[in-house]
Amino acid sequence: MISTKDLTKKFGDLTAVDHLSLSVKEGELLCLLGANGAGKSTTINMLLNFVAPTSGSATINGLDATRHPIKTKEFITYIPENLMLYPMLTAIENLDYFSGITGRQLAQSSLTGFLEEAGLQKDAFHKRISTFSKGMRQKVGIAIALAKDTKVLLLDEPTSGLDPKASNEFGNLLQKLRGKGVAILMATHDLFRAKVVATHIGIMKDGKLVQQFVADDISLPQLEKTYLETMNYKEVLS
Ligand SMILES: Nc1ncnc2c1ncn2[C@@H]1O[C@H](COP(=O)(O)OP(=O)(O)OP(=O)(O)O)[C@@H](O)[C@H]1O
Repeated sequence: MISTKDLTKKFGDLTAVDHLSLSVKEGELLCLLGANGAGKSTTINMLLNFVAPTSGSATINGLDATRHPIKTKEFITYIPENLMLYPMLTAIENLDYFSGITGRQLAQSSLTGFLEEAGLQKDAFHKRISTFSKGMRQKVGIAIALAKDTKVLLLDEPTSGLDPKASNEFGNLLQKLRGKGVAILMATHDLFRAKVVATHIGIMKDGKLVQQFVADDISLPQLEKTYLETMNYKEVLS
């Protein structure tokens, strides 16, 4: 569903992503961890064709994201740290607009059904997004993914700034999407949420994928220790 092969991005002399090969299959959730500047966002941006690779390939649903940018985006829902929605439109109007971009015209009853499934409280459906908390906006993002019947979800720091309850709710929604066979790639600094929601965890450093785990095979303390050792933060452990 999502794959990269020797994906590389250079910005001048800086190699932001360095021969990165990864794969996320249907129903899997890969969390990418790594320090600021490790190359997580650049990887996601190449899958979205926001950034052109220097070499290697980024593939969505078997299609090269660089050569088929419009077709591949039909399969993708992208939720960044701050989801761009129209602040003066209501939740339902935003959902109608963003699901309509891919040619779907959904009845009001379907739109409200998706907002409900995404856990947004009913009294917010007809309120303007400008009045929403970040957690509520993220739920509209999930409703868009549901309405698009998305195959691939790309998430960049989606839980940063969410309180623990909202972050937990968001994690539960990701599990629901996994259950529908969505392939999910999530860049995050939140080791706890990564351990709870991921099926697979990767640690990036200097543009390279330097560690990979099956999430069930590693405990949270082990993950934290490995992460810190990988970052050479050995002094924190002593
Ligand atoms: N458009 C750009 N032009 C030049 N350098 C860039 C550009 N985009 C990213 N970089 C650099 O590429 C490297 C990787 O950045 P990237 O944003 O992918 O890291 P990240 O792992 O997502 O970091 P963070 O956790 O801070 O979001 C960084 O050194 C960054 O400064």
